[in-house]
Amino acid sequence: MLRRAVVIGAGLIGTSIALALREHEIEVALADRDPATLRLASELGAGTALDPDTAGPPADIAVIAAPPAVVAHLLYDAQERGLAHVYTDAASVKASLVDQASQLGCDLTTYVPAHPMGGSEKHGPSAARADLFLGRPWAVCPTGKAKPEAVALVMELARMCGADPMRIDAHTHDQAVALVSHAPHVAAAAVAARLVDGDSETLALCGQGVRDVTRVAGGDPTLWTEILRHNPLPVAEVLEAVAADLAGVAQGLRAGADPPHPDVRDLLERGRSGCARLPGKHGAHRTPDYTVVPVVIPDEPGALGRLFAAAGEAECNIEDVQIDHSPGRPVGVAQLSVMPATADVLARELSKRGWSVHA
Ligand SMILES: NC(=O)c1ccc[n+]([C@@H]2O[C@H](COP(=O)([O-])OP(=O)(O)OC[C@H]3O[C@@H](n4cnc5c(N)ncnc54)[C@H](O)[C@@H]3O)[C@@H](O)[C@H]2O)c1
Ligand SMILES: O=C(O)C(=O)C[C@]1(C(=O)O)C=C[C@@H](O)C=C1
Repeated sequence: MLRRAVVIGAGLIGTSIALALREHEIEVALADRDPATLRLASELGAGTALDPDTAGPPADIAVIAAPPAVVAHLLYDAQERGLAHVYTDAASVKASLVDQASQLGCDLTTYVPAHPMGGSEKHGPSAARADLFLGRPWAVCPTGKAKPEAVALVMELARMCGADPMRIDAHTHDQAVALVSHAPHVAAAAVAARLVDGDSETLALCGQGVRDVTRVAGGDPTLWTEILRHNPLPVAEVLEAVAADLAGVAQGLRAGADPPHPDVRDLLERGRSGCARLPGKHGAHRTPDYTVVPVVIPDEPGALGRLFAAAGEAECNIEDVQIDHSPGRPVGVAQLSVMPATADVLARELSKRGWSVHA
């Protein structure tokens, strides 16, 4: 049974885990080296600050959600202090952390390394959300020494966060995430880095495609350098294959043949096949939970405030908002994300009040 948890590292992932646990009324104590982060996470309802002097009896589980470089040290400290009966972490790499924990003399019987496959390009508690892991895989990578009840508790933690726990060994995990997370991140950064040279007129032309391909490149370079440092060879192998594919297409295009060299179409065909292999289930829960209601707004002070006030009068809660600007035009489009049952009411009520709704 999971009743009390400690979360060490109250950033995006730690606070999201804590918020998900709070929804199950689990008591959560939070720790972070940054007092402002800790205060914000507490104010968001993720839990109360762990009192270093009166930690009380051990919690059922301690989750270390700090950057990979400090995970093993934090684990060692937490075990020394007897903070919990079971320990897990959330780091994006596993094998090197297990080695480090073992070298430091951590107790591997109560430590179950893990990695939730939900996240974002943002960081810190302000970007945290209780549903961050909904429908996502959660890799659980016990060593041979882990107690079965410790493994079972980490599986339960993942389920409580709405994720699907997936048992996998640490090395296999690192190979897998090189392909499905780490190399894609570097590839996105490589595409996004080209934009640094684009002038503002060029960038004004960007549509959704480039935003989709580059979203994750907005991630924290310090965190990602650490992740890559802990998984160098598997990532390098995937990147070399990507680079070879890109070089093949560039050469095919330079040859100037009409139709282009078959390598060009071949990569596009393989890319499409790769896309089709992505499991639809994982991650598919989050966005469709909301219906997007697009509303045209004038690009002037107070317009967004008036729109929100109108939604409030209609008693419709806006879950999220994104604003698309039309470059050089005095209007934009506010994409209001609402619960599906609310969308029709919101569209009707906003239209009645004179807003141009494009549902
Ligand atoms: N960002 C993602 O999408 C994502 C997804 C899954 C897993 N992860 C992993 O989760 C972990 C946390 O990432 P994040 O995105 O939440 O980063 P974050 O920067 O939002 O949060 C990390 C937090 O750890 C704290 N911290 C750092 N050193 C500490 C220490 N010595 N003691 C206590 N607190 C300390 C920081 O102050 C910060 O608040 C990383 O290991 C990362 O690999 C990230
Ligand atoms: O940005 C997102 O949507 C993510 O889920 C981020 C993502 C990923 O590549 O899938 C990034 C790193 C993590 O270790 C886990 C998740």
